Amino acid sequence: MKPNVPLLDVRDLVVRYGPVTAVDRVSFTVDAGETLALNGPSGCGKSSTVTAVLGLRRPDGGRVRFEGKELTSLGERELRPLRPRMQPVFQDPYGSLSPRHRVREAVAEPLRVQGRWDATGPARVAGLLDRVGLNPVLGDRFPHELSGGQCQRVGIARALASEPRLLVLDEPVSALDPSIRAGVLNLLADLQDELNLGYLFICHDRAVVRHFADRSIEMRAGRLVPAPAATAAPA
Ligand SMILES: Nc1ncnc2c1ncn2[C@@H]1O[C@H](COP(=O)(O)OP(=O)(O)OP(=O)(O)O)[C@@H](O)[C@H]1O
Repeated sequence: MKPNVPLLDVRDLVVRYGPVTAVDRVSFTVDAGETLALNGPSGCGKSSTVTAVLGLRRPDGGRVRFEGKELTSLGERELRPLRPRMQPVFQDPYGSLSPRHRVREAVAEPLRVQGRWDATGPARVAGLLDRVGLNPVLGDRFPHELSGGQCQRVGIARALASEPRLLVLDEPVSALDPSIRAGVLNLLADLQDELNLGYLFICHDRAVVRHFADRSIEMRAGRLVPAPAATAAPA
């Protein structure tokens, strides 16, 4: 990637559902090593923005550039190698893991799907669990045998297995007990420092945003509005 090219560059993004314009010309950037918070009330268009950013839905207008490549102009075959590099971490730690798969299988799955599973796989899975602060013996457990915080760490380990550059963190601590939120946020901060990851951080808790994000933008009814506690203007 050329220097000075943002990791993620979203410009004039439009997402419509029939007559409903859920995202209306939204623009922002996320650099490597940076956390941009996107907040706003329920229904303002955050999930629709995320879906378009992750390439899961073709936008109705505007463009999404990732590592300098315009996703909106790529076909599914060209998108496939890029997808692992932008990984979501969802709000519901249990819902984002299959209840029928042991933790170790959940973390191994991206390696298998991407054709990167080999004799080193088990050690890599153990290393990923260790990296997110989980004892690798927990790899034998099923998600329902873990706490919410442990489960969210598994979700993060699974995302890291794809060696991403960008994590789309969709309310990653909102469903967790307040006493364990700080631990997960600290883990995310450490991983960002270590791996120079860019974070698009969806969050409605202003205190968390102030503490965790480098910049924040706010959406209302599909549009970016000046955020009361804004630290920067949208790109
Ligand atoms: N599949 C869909 N079909 C029709 N309308 C939709 C669809 N998905 C979202 N919408 C509408 O688009 C708008 C934005 O929804 P979106 O889910 O993106 O907002 P959100 O900020 O993520 O909300 P929440 O925080 O509740 O998830 C809302 O008016 C919603 O009703």
